[in-house]
Amino acid sequence: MIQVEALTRTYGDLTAVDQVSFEIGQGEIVGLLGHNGAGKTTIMKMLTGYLEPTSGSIEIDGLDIATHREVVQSYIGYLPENDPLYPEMTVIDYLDYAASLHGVPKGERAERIREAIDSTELSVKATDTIGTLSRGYCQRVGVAQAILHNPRLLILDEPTNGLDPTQVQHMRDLIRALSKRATVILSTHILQEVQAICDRVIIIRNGHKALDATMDELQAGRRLLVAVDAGPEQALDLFKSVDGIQSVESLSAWGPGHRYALALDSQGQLADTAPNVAKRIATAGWKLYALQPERRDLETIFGEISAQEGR
Ligand SMILES: Nc1ncnc2c1ncn2[C@@H]1O[C@H](COP(=O)(O)OP(=O)(O)OP(=O)(O)O)[C@@H](O)[C@H]1O
Repeated sequence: MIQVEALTRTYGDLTAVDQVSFEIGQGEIVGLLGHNGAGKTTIMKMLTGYLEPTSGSIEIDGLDIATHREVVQSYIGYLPENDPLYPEMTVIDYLDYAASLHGVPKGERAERIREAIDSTELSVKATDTIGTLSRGYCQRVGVAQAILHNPRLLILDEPTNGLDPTQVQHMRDLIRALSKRATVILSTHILQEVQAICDRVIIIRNGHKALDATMDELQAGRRLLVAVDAGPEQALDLFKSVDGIQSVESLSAWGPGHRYALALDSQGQLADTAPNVAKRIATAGWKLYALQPERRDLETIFGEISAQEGR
């Protein structure tokens, strides 16, 4: 659905986005993850056609945004980082105004506004003045304006920024529900956010793409964690001799027994290797306390990327 090729944007001497390329398929929920100032907002503004790239290209559904900006914008819903709401307007009046900006025909507006209010669970606040709403409700109004025209692509810049934990949960549920009918790209600097909502993450670091992976690829490590009652003098040799295991590391004690991390070799598959390890432990007559694939969290991965880049 989206093809981004060597996207670059400079502000004077600063290269805020540098040769970033990626593709996003229909129906995916993709997180753009990066620290403050990494370049996420700049990428999102270019994706929505509000900012021109210095170089590179963006195609959405086969249309180049540089030459088909208005058509492409008609099927994008955008929640900017600081959504400019009008505090003196009521929710419903603001959505009516936003619908007119989105070009929703007059005859369809009431229905579309009702649907957007239902989806974002705003009906209790529909006649309230925006200035009196909590931050969480304001964010929902922002999302409601973004979905009024039934966009196929939703671009949400820091959608949970500044929300309390309950509001964050509501927003996550809302994004998941919206992803059933639209492709979603969201930006965040919160690792847990991506873990909670996204299928895939693109990590942006100093304007560069540092990583692009599905959550499964990212989290499933290539190591098995084992806890047994045998000490390293026996265990290291035995584990090393199992097919598919490349190396074995003795870990500090945690829970019962001795713990080891078994790194798979390039041929080793978790599904084949884990039962082989269990069999060998049983044959040796050791007690097996735990045997599980190692899951890496995003914090660890972020740390690994920083280490690779020498920061
Ligand atoms: N209009 C502008 N003029 C000059 N520099 C800018 C402009 N907009 C952004 N920048 C700079 O470009 C870099 C990337 O900014 P951007 O807002 O895209 O990052 P971000 O990842 O969205 O950060 P945040 O999470 O803080 O919003 C930053 O160094 C920022 O200061």
